[in-house]
Amino acid sequence: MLDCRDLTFHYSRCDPGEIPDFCFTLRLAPGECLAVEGPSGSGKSTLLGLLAGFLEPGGGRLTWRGSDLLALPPWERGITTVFQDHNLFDHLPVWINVGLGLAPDMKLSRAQRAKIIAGLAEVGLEGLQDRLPGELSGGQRQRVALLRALLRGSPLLLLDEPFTGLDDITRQGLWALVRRQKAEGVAVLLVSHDRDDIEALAGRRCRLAGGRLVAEGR
Ligand SMILES: Nc1ncnc2c1ncn2[C@@H]1O[C@H](COP(=O)(O)OP(=O)(O)OP(=O)(O)O)[C@@H](O)[C@H]1O
Repeated sequence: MLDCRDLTFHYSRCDPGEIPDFCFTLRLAPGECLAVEGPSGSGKSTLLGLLAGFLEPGGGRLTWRGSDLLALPPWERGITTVFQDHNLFDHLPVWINVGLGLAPDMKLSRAQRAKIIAGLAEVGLEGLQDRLPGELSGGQRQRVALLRALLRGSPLLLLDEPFTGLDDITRQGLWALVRRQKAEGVAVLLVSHDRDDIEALAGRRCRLAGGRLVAEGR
């Protein structure tokens, strides 16, 4: 279980009252998907940054299966985040970008290479393994980033609007991949405004308001 309790954060360079002091509480079980909604500026990226370890909270608790995550740097938290800007390495071809999810030192076994090629086919990018990210469409880059994250096999996946702008067929294919992760016990936090994505994947929903997470109906 991911247990985030009263995790507080304040952007120090803001005037008092300009934006709320954030205080996040949520629980997320293995195999569960929780959707987080909220208007622009409500704190969705702040929440993801705190969970992933890119921002340091003022106080509160964050544990995964009882272990304190706040004591760990981002790369030791077992959390993979798919950001809106995809975070791909522009000078590296698609297959290496994906391979970095499997082996950060890029010492890939034959089986891992086969997994990358199969994964690319699964997300509709068959034959594009040697292209550079700059030679792909926005939606194709998005799929590379998502595939890299899914292959990493982290127990916790944070997805920031991962399916925006994709056509329905592609989206449904990616939903299937995320569902498979859930079935394997991965806990997924999905930031999305899209009703269809939420309906397809999330068992619970919550909304950001006034710097807090408010539970919503299914
Ligand atoms: N580095 C920063 N310094 C000061 N204020 C910041 C900083 N980053 C974000 N903010 C402010 O904190 C609030 C929450 O920002 P955040 O990026 O978490 O919102 P969001 O819900 O992810 O928005 P969007 O949907 O537009 O990406 C906003 O009012 C924003 O202006």
